[in-house]
Amino acid sequence: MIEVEGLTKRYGAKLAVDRLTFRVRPGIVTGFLGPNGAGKSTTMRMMLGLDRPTAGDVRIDGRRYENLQDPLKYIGALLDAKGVHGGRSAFHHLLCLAQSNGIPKSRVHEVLHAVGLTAVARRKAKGFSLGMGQRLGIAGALLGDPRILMFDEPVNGLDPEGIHWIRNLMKSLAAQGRTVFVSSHLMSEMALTADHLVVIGQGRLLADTSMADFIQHNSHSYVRIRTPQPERLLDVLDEAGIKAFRAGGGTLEVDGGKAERIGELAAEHRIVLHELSPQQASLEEAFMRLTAGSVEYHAQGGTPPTGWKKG
Ligand SMILES: Nc1ncnc2c1ncn2[C@@H]1O[C@H](COP(=O)(O)OP(=O)(O)OP(=O)(O)O)[C@@H](O)[C@H]1O
Repeated sequence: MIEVEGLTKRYGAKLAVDRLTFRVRPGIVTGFLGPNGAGKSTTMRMMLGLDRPTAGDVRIDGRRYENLQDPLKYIGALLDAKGVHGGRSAFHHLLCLAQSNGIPKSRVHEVLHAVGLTAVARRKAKGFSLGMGQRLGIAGALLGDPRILMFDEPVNGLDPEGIHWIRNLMKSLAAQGRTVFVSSHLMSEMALTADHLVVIGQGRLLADTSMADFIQHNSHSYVRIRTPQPERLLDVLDEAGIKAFRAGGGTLEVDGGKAERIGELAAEHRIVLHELSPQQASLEEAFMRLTAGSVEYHAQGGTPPTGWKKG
């Protein structure tokens, strides 16, 4: 369990983290979401004792990070996959970490195997691809067999196979009863991995909710219809008590999952349909609405940003 209480970080005039209070519970994957610059990395750095809070407190299983003996055995983290000495081999990098944390050498072999790096364990880390670097960073996080794991944007830049692997790894770590806290700026990614969401924007807490609740409240389903006889269909639907809206481009939309009923009514009245498709509003859109007021850097131009990358 991680408990964050009134956590605040100020860099000069910039309030990077603003009185955050939330808990990260064991046995589930908790997604930590927010646009670029929201304060996710700063929060994680404070959780790990790498940055000193301006105010507030973080407790790891009831204790401050600096009071943990052999902290790698309590909490493992992947913050920056490039934070590895490039001249060292994967094996030596992990061995150094293990030796300075009272972890046996046998564990190095175990984690190399777990992340699939055994075959390249003696190669220098500077020759590693991005995906291999992420795997090595994750091996370091797993080294102390900690009950709590923290990953900052672990899928950034990975190929689909790597993304799939990390997703499954996080889920299996949570299924073992561990606390798993993972940051991302992509809702679509979190929707596939996280059971719980903590959303921040400009350092402030915007939502602390289960994934299921977030989906239920934000992913509304509707049916899209295209027909060369929209007036007739509107009349028929109206008679049947089904409310339809014109959605532009010659399409109609009906809230909810009534596709079968609409198809039956159209057939009964011999109305031609060119499209009858159930649709789901995207969670990414809901997430962008939630954080709209707190995006630090908007894309230039007339249309709203499609992603949250700076510049
Ligand atoms: N050392 C620092 N000095 C000054 N400002 C900083 C420092 N570190 C972070 N910031 C600022 O604090 C804010 C939060 O940054 P942070 O990196 O924590 O956000 P983030 O949510 O992790 O974003 P990203 O997804 O882009 O990494 C940003 O406005 C950033 O510019």
